[in-house]
Amino acid sequence: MEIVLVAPYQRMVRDAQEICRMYGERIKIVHGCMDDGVQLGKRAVENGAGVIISRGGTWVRLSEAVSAPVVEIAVTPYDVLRALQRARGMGRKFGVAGFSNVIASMREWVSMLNVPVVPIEIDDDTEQTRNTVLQAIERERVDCLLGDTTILEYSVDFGVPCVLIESGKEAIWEAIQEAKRLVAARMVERKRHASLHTALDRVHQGILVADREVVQFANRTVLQLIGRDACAGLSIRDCLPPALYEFLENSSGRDSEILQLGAKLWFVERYPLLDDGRFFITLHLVDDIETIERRVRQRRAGTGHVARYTFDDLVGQSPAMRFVISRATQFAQADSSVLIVGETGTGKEMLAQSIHNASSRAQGPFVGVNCAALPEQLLESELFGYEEGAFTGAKRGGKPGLFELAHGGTLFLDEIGETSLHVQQRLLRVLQERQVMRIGGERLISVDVRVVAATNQPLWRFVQEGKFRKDLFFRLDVLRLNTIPLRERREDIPDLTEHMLYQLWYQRKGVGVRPRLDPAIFPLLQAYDWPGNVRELQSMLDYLLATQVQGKIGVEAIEEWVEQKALPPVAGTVDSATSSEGAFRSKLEPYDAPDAKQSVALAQLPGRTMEEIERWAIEQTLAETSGDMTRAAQMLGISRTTLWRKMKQWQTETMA
Ligand SMILES: Nc1ncnc2c1ncn2[C@@H]1O[C@H](COP(=O)(O)OP(=O)(O)OP(=O)(O)O)[C@@H](O)[C@H]1O
Repeated sequence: MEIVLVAPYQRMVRDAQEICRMYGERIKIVHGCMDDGVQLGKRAVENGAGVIISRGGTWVRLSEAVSAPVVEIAVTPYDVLRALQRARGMGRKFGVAGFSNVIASMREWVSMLNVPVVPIEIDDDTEQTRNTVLQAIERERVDCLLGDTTILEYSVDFGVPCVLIESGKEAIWEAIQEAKRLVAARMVERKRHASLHTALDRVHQGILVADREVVQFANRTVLQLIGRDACAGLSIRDCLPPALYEFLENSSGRDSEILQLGAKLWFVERYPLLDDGRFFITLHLVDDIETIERRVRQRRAGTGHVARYTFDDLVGQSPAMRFVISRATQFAQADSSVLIVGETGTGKEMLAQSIHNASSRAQGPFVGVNCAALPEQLLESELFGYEEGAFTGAKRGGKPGLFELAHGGTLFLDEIGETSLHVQQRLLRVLQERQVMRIGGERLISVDVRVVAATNQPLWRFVQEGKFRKDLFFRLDVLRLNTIPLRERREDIPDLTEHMLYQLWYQRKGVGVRPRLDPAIFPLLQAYDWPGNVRELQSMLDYLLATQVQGKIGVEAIEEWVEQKALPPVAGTVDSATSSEGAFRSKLEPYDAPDAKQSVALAQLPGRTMEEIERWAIEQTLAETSGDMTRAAQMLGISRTTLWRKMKQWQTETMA
């Protein structure tokens, strides 16, 4: 930042140059008095000068004319004394004309001199100055005048000799030091300003400062929005989009509005800056706010609701499986509700997650809930959330429901057929209104959620029996996906077995030798009906992995699993040949027909229905695990939910 000294008289130019030489100061020195000096100063500032130095009337005019700070070379008592020295012999009574700052200090020391000196205070008005000086000359009988270049300019009019008060080198040096201090301060200020500007330019939000009519500052986001490189100094009416200008015109104080500006929606807020009519506005993209809101909702819930699976994770090359995947891929592109229907363990949740990950909501949350796993009231508060004090035990501050957490993403409602009519009614309302009201709350919260529901129940029969709301059924059953039981795609069993065995082994951190499967087991596995579908296959492999010792899984291992799993004979009614163990064995006859459905018939046990045997086995297993449902479900190769549902069904039957 350059310092420019505008010297009103030639001698000052020389003195300043000498100071610079002596002290190694690097400033620019120009000669210019009054209007000429002002022109030179203005040009210097335009060319980047940071501080100007000058003196007397030139200093006064420069201070008013340029935007940069102007340092004054103060007139010191020494300067006046030196001028008096030079004027000796030119008069008997001396008038010293100067601005108020010079005259005020002079009054204190002038009485100490034994020379008659009259201080004459002048101001910037030239005509006024002339009159003041002329009157003083006449009134005080002054016969010699001392002053700055302004006085010298009119010396002819005054009719007395005039002597210039020149500045001493100390005063010039002092002014240069002051100018340097100012430059340093301005540099710091400029840096601070630059980093502030950079920060304001880097934020995604738009920021604009204006007075009532003119823009003072706009950051990059605003400039991009209005398609300009700069807009400071322009009228807000001319450069802002009409909708934004209208909002500013009609608002005062603090105000906010959602506006369509260009192709996007913006949340605009207006704030007063000071009390002088200036204000600033901030503009947030509504899309960004929604993303942040989603993250906050997730953070509050303390869970990362993410879908792990994609279509690539689904194993199975059978035409049936390929058809399901291609349908699901199509459904992913739509945004309507999906209803996945299929037996337990057929990959319904995997499909739901894959649909989410292939949809436009992939960046949003995937929130899953098993409707059968929670009692009605708990499910209700999980789904819709609650406000503080909604019920005894409600958390302080309330809790957002899963609908809120799934905002912008997908909500997976597993076992939808298990929901009560009351929850169904609330679900329907949310799906219709796209708004949710927390339990005990009064405000409606907008939610943008895609629902994927799943069931292994005959949902339509439930509708006919009045157990499931028809209107909700049709809301959910927009895009229907039927999963295929394993027994209807037996050709997938080898691939699935290999894949899942490797996965399980890998999950156990690859402990021991990676087990190999004897291909001879596949026909056996394909002969079995797999009521628990892929999950049952998975738990068999889990068992085999835990028990295998030689690194190779063959027919004997499968037979051992069958024995472990086999149901004991039902006392008194079923002979050993037709025991359930026998039934499993009979089902494990090698499978070689390509059309599995025709070739494998369900083994029927005489005397007892499958359901009765199943119930007996479940009760036995539960007794064995002392009521531990998770372990019992694992041992039986069914999901915990299926186990829970069956128990609930029997309980209801018993009560009836
Ligand atoms: N095609 C498949 N490829 C690989 N793994 C699968 C496949 N289908 C299912 N699985 C696995 O089987 C298990 C059960 O799958 P999932 O939970 O998706 O079934 P579901 O139909 O939702 O079961 P439920 O009705 O009991 O909740 C999971 O561990 C899943 O990884």
